[in-house]
Amino acid sequence: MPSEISPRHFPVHCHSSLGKARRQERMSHEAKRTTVLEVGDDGVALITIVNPPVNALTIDIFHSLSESYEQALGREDVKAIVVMGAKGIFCGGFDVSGFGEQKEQTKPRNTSVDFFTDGLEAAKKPSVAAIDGVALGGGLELAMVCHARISTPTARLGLPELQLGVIPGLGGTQRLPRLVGLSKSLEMMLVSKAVEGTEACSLGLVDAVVSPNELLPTARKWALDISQCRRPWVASLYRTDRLGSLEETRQILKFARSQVKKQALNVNYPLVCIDVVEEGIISGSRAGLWKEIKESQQLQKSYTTKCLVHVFFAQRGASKVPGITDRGFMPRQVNKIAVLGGGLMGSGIATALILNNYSVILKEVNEKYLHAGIGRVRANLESHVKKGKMTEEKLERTLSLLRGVLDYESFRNVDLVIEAVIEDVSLKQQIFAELEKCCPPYCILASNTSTIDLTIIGERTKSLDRIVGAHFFSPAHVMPLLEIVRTQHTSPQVVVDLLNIGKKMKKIPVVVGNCTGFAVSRMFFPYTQAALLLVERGTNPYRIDNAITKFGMPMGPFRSTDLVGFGVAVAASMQFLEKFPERMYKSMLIPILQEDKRAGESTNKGFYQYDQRRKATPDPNLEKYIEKARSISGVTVDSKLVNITEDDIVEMIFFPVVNEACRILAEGIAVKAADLDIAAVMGRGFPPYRGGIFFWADSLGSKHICSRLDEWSKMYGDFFKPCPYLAERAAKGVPLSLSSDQANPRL
Ligand SMILES: C[C@H](O)CC(=O)SCCNC(=O)CCNC(=O)[C@H](O)C(C)(C)COP(=O)(O)OP(=O)(O)OC[C@H]1O[C@@H](n2cnc3c(N)ncnc32)[C@H](O)[C@@H]1OP(=O)(O)O
Repeated sequence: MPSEISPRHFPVHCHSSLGKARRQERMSHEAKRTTVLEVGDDGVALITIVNPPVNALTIDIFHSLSESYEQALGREDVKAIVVMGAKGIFCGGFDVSGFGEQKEQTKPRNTSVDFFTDGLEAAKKPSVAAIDGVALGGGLELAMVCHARISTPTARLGLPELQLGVIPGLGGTQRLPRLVGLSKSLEMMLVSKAVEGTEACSLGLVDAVVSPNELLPTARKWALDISQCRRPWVASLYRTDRLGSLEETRQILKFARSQVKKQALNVNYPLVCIDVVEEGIISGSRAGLWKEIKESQQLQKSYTTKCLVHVFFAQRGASKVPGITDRGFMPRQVNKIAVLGGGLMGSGIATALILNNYSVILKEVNEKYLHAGIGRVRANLESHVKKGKMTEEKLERTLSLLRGVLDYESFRNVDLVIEAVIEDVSLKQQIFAELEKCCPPYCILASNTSTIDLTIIGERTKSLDRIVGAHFFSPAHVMPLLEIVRTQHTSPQVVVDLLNIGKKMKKIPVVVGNCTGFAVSRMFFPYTQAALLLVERGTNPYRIDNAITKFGMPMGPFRSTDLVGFGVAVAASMQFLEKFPERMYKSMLIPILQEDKRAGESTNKGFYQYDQRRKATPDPNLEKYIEKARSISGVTVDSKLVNITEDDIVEMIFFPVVNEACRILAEGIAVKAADLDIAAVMGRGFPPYRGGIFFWADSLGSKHICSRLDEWSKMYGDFFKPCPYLAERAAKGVPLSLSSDQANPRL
C-alpha cells in the first residue's frame, strides 16, 4: 500500500528568501505558470496545469503541482485526485527551452523519485489523469504515475524525448514498458512515435477512451472507484505482467540495439535509452529510475541536444515571418485545389493534398498522361496501405477526393492552383497566362518550380500579386519541407494562406525570397559541384559519398544526383550557370555520362550501377568517363586530393554550401539563419543533430571556414572564394548566424 507522505517529498518554495522585486516578478510569472486546485462536492480534487500554450512543465509548475498535491492529500474532504491540463491540452512535456545548456536543468531526484514515485505514485489517495490534446514527454510520464488514465480518442500520447537528443527523465523508460510491453515501448521511444487515445487504450497505456464531454466526469468517477476499491489501484512502476521472460527481453533488446546502430549514426542517446530500459528490467525498476536520472541529466546538457532543440524552435520560428504574419491577416478558406501535371512531383503533391482532405483536380494534357498521373497517386496511397497506415476502404475514400481533367473548364471556382510541369520557362509562362484567364481573380497561382525566377514565370500576366512559389521536395507526400517563395509583388495575404495550407498538409513551411534556386536548391548547388571538382582532381567519388554519409547526410552527392536524374540536374545547372557564371564549376562529367545513356538510377546506370532491386554498387567503368572529363577540363590529378582525409572531404563539400547560404542571407532571400537551418535539415536531410547548416558552421567558426575557402580559392579557383558576408564576419570573428545590419533585406 502507499507509503506515508510527508511534506519533505514536496519542494515548497520559500518566499522569505526572495527580495521584494524578485518576489513580485516571480508572482506575475506564476500567475501564468501554475496549477489550480478545485475540490468538488464528490470529494475529488481536480488539479489543472495552466501554462499556455501547451502546459509545459517547468520548475514553477513542479512547485505548484507539489503544493496542490500536498493540499489535496492533506484535506479530509478529498478522497481522490484528477489531474488535467487547461484548455484541452494535458501537457506537452518538460519545457525544453533550457535544454542543451551546461547549467543544471531540474532537480530530477526530487521530481522523478521523491515527488513522482514516492510522493504521487505511493500516495494514500489515488490519482487519475484526464487526457485530452497531448500528453507528451514529461506530460505522459506524469500521467503514467497516476493510478489510471482516461483519454479522448484523438489525444496524442508519447515519449518523443529522443527527437530532442534526451531520454525520458521522469520514469518514462521504466513505466512505459510495464504498461505496453517492451517492444512497443521501445518503438514509441526510439522513433518518438505518439499514439492516439484509441490505440493507447488497446495497448494498455490508458484505461478508457471517452468523448471530450465525458472526460472529466469519467475520470472523477474512476478516481472515486479506485479509492473505494471498486477498481484496481495500480502503481505502474511495480507491474511486471507485461514484461516477458528474461530470454525474450534479451532478444528484443539485442534486435533494438542492432537497428539503432544501423540507423542512428554519430549519436549515442538511443543506445543510452536501451541501456536504461534494460537496467530497470534486469535490476528492478528503482535501479532503472536512478540510471535514468543520471543519464538524462547528462544528455540534457549535451551539445547534440542543444542542436536538436535549436532545430525544434527554428522549425516553429520559420512560420513567423516579419512583415507578413505579424500584420493580422487571417488565412482565407481554401477548399478546392488544382494541380497541373501528374508527373512525379504533381502526383506527390496531389497525394499530400488528398491525404489531408483537400478536394483536388489533377490536370494533364492527354488521357495517357492523366491515367498515369492518377495511377501514381493510387500507388502512393497503396504504399500507405502496405505499411499498415491506411485501410483499403480509406484508400478509396481518399482517392475519391481526386478528379482528373484535361481542360481548364473546372478551374472556374478553384481557390489555389499548383503548377508542377517540367522546368521549361516558356511553357510555365504560357500556363500562367492561361491560368490568369481561367481561374477566379482571388485564386492563388502557385508554381512548384525548384529554380526558375517566379517573376519571369509570371511575366505574361497582370497577376504578380497572387503568384507564389510552392516548392515541394520529392517525394512530395513524404518530405516535410514546403519552401514558400514570395516575390516583391506577392501579397502578404497569399503567403499567409499558403502557410496555413502547408500546416494543414503537415508540412514544415519556410518562407523565402525570389531568386534563381530560391533557398534550398541554391544553397545546395555547390554540393554536387564541389564533389565534381574533387573527382576531376583525383578524389574517388565513392570515398566522397562515403565520407558525406558518415557525416550524416542520407546520401552523398553522387548517389543523390543519380536519384534525382541527370536530366533534372542539368536543367538546374543551366539556370545557375546563367545566373551565377562566376562561381560555377564547369565539369563535363555528367553530360559525358548522359551521352552514353547513363542518366542515373532510372536508367540503371549513373555514377553507380543498379541491380533490379535498385541497389547501388560502385561501377569500375566510371573511371574512364572521369578521365575524359578531366582532359576536357584541362585539370590534372592532385596527389593531395587523391589522399584527402574524410574530414577534409566534408569541409570541401560543405564550406561552399555555407558560403552560398551566407549570400542568401546577405541578400535577404532568407529572413534569418535559422530558416536556412530548417531548409537544409528538412529539405536536404542535413543531420538535425548538427543543428542545420549555420548552426554547424558556427560551431566551427567563421574564421576557420573563411581561411580554408581562401586557401582553396587560391589553389582551385573562384568556386571557393568566400563571399563578402562570410569574409566580413570572419574578420570580425562573429558568428555567421547573427543578423546583419549590412544585409539588404529584399523581403
Ligand atoms: C523530463 C522529460 O522526460 C523531458 C521532456 O518532457 S522533453 C519534452 C518532450 N515533449 C516534446 O518533445 C513535445 C514538444 N512539442 C510538440 O511536439 C508540439 O509543440 C505539440 C504537439 C505539443 C504542440 O504542437 P502545435 O499545436 O503544432 O504547437 P507548436 O507550434 O508546436 O507549439 C506551440 C508553442 O509551444 C512551444 N512548445 C511546445 N512544446 C514545448 C516544450 N516542450 N517546451 C517548450 N516550448 C514548447 C512551441 O515552441 C510553440 O511556441 P511559440 O508559440 O512561441 O512558437
